[in-house]
Amino acid sequence: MAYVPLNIDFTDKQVKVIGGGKIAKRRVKAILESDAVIHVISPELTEDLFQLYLDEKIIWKKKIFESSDLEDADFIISATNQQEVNDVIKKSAPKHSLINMVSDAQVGNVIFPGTLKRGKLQISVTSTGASPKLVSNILDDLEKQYPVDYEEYVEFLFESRIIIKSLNLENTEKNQLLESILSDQYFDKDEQNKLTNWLRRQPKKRTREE
Ligand SMILES: C[C@@]1(CC(=O)O)C2=NC(=C\c3[nH]c(c(CCC(=O)O)c3CC(=O)O)Cc3[nH]c(c(CC(=O)O)c3CCC(=O)O)/C=C3\N/C(=C\2)[C@@H](CCC(=O)O)[C@]3(C)CC(=O)O)/[C@H]1CCC(=O)O
Ligand SMILES: NC(=O)c1ccc[n+]([C@@H]2O[C@H](COP(=O)([O-])OP(=O)(O)OC[C@H]3O[C@@H](n4cnc5c(N)ncnc54)[C@H](O)[C@@H]3O)[C@@H](O)[C@H]2O)c1
Repeated sequence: MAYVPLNIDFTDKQVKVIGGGKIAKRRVKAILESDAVIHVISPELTEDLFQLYLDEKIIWKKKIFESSDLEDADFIISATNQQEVNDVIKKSAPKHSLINMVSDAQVGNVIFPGTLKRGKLQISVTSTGASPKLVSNILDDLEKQYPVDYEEYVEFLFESRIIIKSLNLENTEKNQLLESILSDQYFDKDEQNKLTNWLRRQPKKRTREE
């Protein structure tokens, strides 16, 4: 089986998480970053999940899993600690559905990668289930390579790109500018400000109404 990496916005999607333990908590926290409707089906919840329930961030169905729980699901996460239950979840899932099996990459059709986040920059790593520990080690290395202040730098790149796209320049010149802002000198906040101020003073491309 081949897996295609994608970045998904879950807003308004119906997500059904079966199990309320440690791994379910990790998946819920990841998905909560977009505005999904998250149902957790489990007789018990970890403390963090229970707090999310009290804060009305998730819907808790306090019960053991039944096939009917998967009705209307856009995305299913099978996160119980009972292999037989995970097997039933897999069998009950509608054929078209997306399903993440936390206990076995090859059984589901969605795998969660490990992700390093630096604002708009997200680096996701997967071993397709071969070695989650290797993924952890690679993320540790990436953390050193892309320190926390990368978030600001990526924000600078984002804002500069918007201005550059609006300038009255040929595409080749725009590409040259987009390349030049990747220079190490722009890790420095003063240099960033100097450049964005200069970019803001450049002539804009004309719109049709002008
Ligand atoms: C990347 C990360 C993201 C996350 O979970 O958020 C992640 N596992 C992480 C860590 C980790 N997991 C485990 C260990 C202990 C060492 C070991 O067992 O090797 C460690 C290491 C540690 O903790 O350092 C145990 C484990 N994991 C899985 C199984 C079942 C199996 O064997 O397949 C077992 C055995 C369970 C048991 O024995 O009961 C399965 C999966 N783990 C996945 C993701 C998916 C495949 C990802 C890929 O290969 O790319 C998949 C298929 C689940 C899925 O897709 O949902 C996260 C690192 C995040 C970070 O460091 O920031
Ligand atoms: N992806 C990973 O990184 C990773 C890491 C460790 C373990 N795992 C796998 O994930 C599984 C879950 O691990 P965990 O640490 O979250 O376990 P856990 O024991 O913390 O949680 C299991 C949850 O499943 C619920 N549950 C059990 N039977 C149920 C049923 N019939 N219906 C509904 N809910 C039910 C329990 O109430 C509990 O809330 C493990 O069995 C293991 O295979 C994956």
